[in-house]
Amino acid sequence: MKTVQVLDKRFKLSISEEDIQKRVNEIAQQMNKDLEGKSPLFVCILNGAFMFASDIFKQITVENSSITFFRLSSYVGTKSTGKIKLIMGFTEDLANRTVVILEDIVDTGVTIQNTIEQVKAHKPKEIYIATLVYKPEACKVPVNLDYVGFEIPNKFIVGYGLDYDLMGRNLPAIYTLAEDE
Ligand SMILES: O=P(O)(O)OC[C@H]1O[C@H](OP(=O)(O)OP(=O)(O)O)[C@H](O)[C@@H]1O
Ligand code: HPA
Repeated sequence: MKTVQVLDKRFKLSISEEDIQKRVNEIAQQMNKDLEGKSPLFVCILNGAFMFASDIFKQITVENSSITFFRLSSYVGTKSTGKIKLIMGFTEDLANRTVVILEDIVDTGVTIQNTIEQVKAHKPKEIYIATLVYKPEACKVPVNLDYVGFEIPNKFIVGYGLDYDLMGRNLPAIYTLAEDE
């Protein structure tokens, strides 16, 4: 599918399912090397990162790997409200653990910054950050990303877990808002 309609907006294909899967595999293999012997705790940032986290975690072969979920929300439609709402916090003990944050997208960077602060408050041993998509032109905060799937321009996207007004998360590829929308 070269274009898709999600609610009132048209989106054009920008990253194919095949390219996403290839890149996700590369990141998982790199993580398997970097995290060996660290018994890592993966933290999936809900909702958007569920697909990325699932595809990554299936390929993790590091002994004693576990996963937990953290839920934040800040977007309404195609815009960040700039205010982060904590919907579901941690139940696991992160103290002295190697934590790997799994995000679908770092856009303004506000969500990842907030997540890092909250993880740090639990005194982990170290933090790795992985994002499938990064918008360098949009990012307003300094953030050290250890794994980046794709750097993309500052345009709104849907698919592979990312939504437009809750829709489009089920698309297996990533689509960009059409220029004329
Ligand atoms: O870098 P930022 O500008 O903060 O944007 C990134 C965040 O925005 C989206 O979450 P959203 O708040 O839309 O919640 P969702 O994951 O439930 O869709 C996305 O899943 C990231 O977590
Ligand atoms: O471009 C985006 N699309 C969907 N959700 C998002 N959350 C931050 N940026 C985006």
